[in-house]
Amino acid sequence: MTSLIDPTAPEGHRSGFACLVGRPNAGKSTLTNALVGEKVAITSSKPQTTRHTIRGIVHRPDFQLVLVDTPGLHRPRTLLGERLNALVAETLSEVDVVGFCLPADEKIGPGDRFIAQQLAALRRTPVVAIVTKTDKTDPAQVAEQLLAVTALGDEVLGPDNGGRGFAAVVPVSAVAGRQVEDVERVLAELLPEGPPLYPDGELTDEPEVIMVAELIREAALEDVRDELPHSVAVVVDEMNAREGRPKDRPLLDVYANVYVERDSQKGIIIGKGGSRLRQIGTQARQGIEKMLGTPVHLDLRVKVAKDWQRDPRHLNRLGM
Ligand SMILES: Nc1nc2c(ncn2[C@@H]2O[C@H](COP(=O)(O)OP(=O)(O)OP(=O)(O)O)[C@@H](O)[C@H]2O)c(=O)[nH]1
Repeated sequence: MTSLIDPTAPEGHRSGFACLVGRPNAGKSTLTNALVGEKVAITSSKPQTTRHTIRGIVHRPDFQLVLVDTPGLHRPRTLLGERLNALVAETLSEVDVVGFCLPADEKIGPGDRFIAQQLAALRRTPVVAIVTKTDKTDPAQVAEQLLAVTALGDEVLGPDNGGRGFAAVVPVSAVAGRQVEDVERVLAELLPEGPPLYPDGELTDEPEVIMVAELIREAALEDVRDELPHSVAVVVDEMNAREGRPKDRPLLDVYANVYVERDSQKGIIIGKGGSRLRQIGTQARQGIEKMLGTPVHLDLRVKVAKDWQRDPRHLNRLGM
């Protein structure tokens, strides 16, 4: 990725891209938010919310860290899974440092090992292991996890795999706000020297429409994710300021389609007499209003796109 030359950047200034990886629910989005200090990536209590690469920027006097949040890295099961993993691989090859998130309160499993093996193939990019959610367990278990994670790094990223192990192993609790600055500093130290890549104050370069679509998708999946694991996609068709409104009372019209794979799923989204869809609309609208700081009229339609997960034409239309 190219940088803008800023002759005013202080000497020793560092800048670059970092990417947080880890299995679903490892705490990547929450940590991104804690680092960036504003709700940029969308979190949820259920796995695999993040489908788009969302960047947040940590800007300090001596460094600029651009965070790229990736979807959960997992073994491909469907075409969608393969695309997600290809997206992850592409992102990883372009960053300066990778943060590998592993929850403190869960034993290292095959999923973590699988990701570690993918990271071993990166060779040149340093990998920092981040032990997340330390508030969920006691210090002894955190210490044990730090040792286990270090051992995993030495084994998988050891002499036979590029021979570097993890560049560092850091504990953090994004929720309790503990050691977030340590993570920030460790990642920043591994960035190359260079001027800021983005102007000051710019927190995310994710287009607003994608963030709006994510908010709607998050609302649509609330409480039904087990029933509709990967079957919901949202496309925003139009987003326009309503004409003829007084200056002090603007209104943003948002037209969006919620795509599901089957009629039965359409029923789940719409609910009895449309009750769930109304609820989704209200929750999403409030989220969008909060994010954009303007009143919103949200028009939601539910449509069936048969087997969209497996059909490349649909995936392309949905921007996947
Ligand atoms: N107690 C505690 N919970 C956390 C912490 N970080 C994340 N969580 C919770 O863990 C769950 C998953 O967090 P996310 O940040 O969405 O995880 P993710 O890795 O981005 O998940 P995917 O998008 O599915 O890949 C959410 O319910 C979070 O609230 C933490 O530091 N402490």
